[in-house]
Amino acid sequence: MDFMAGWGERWPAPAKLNLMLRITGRRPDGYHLLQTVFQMLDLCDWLTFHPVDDGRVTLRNPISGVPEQDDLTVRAANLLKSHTGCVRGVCIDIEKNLPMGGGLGGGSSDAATTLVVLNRLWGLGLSKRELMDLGLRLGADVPVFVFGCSAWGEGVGEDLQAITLPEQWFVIIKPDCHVNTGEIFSAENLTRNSAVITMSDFLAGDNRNDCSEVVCKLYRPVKDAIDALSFYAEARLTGTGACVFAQFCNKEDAESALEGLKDRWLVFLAKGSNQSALYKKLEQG
Ligand SMILES: C[C@](O)(CO)[C@H](O)COP(=O)(O)OP(=O)(O)OC[C@H]1O[C@@H](n2ccc(N)nc2=O)[C@H](O)[C@@H]1O
Ligand SMILES: Nc1ncnc2c1ncn2[C@@H]1O[C@H](COP(=O)(O)OP(=O)(O)OP(=O)(O)O)[C@@H](O)[C@H]1O
Repeated sequence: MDFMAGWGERWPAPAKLNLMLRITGRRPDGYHLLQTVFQMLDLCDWLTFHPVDDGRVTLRNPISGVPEQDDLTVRAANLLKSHTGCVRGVCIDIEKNLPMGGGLGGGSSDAATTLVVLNRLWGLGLSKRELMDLGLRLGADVPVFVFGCSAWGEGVGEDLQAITLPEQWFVIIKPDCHVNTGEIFSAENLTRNSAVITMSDFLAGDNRNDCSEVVCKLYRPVKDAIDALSFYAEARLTGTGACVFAQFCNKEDAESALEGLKDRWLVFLAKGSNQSALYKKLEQG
């Protein structure tokens, strides 16, 4: 076996959208119980792992505004080391494409890719379940990226079931603001008692996001982005925002919406994918 395979290669950390988000209750520790649909996208950050022999975890190019030791990739690598007793080190190169604080799960996905790939490169042998449990300690959105496919999520998002969705096109606007997830979940007038629904209810069109109203009230650019995108198709919020998205059956319609919006907004075109880009690469060997 070539035990060096994978070092120095670019590994994808894909984005997600929450196609719906219902808040159905609250746990004693304050975390909210959700029902959500995670849609994996082909839009990715890219991570490269370089072996080092001093046992340290470092970043080649720290993200502006995020201290190195707080970076979710560094925290994920250090968590793997402390959990397993592994003494090896790594230098991580992050190619950041996903907007931060956008509700696309970029930081969480970076953490998940780090857990999955270093588990392999360091030969730790942890199961997917163990990596998901470790990931949950870093953030509620990490487990789904370790799970690696579009999913129906419950609990705080860690109770996951694979879901097969039509692989449609998405136009995503990143409004010029940064929404703090904790702030939205602590808002007094947030809906916290939505009725539990089934997957069939969602597939029949029940796709609201319970955070939308609070976010639109607090962040005017999010409301403006929903209004702008609504001209082309139904526009919704992902997670706690700030990004808003609309889905299209074909690429041409998505591209024409993108054309109409790109002069005024930061816009992304993405394709939905049932299997995450990380697992597509892992399967290729
Ligand atoms: C909104 C979603 O993106 C939907 O996928 C996630 O639930 C949020 O996941 P995340 O960004 O990984 O969030 P975390 O870093 O775990 O949580 C940030 C803060 O949001 C609040 N929080 C988060 C998730 C949740 N189910 N209930 C909460 O109340 C907590 O106060 C927490 O301190
Ligand atoms: N590698 C990383 N990439 C992005 N953000 C990071 C990273 N490490 C730490 N962070 C911190 O995490 C915060 C949230 O970033 P992220 O891009 O995951 O937001 P998000 O898309 O809103 O996530 P979610 O949808 O999970 O709420 C950032 O503002 C930043 O301070």
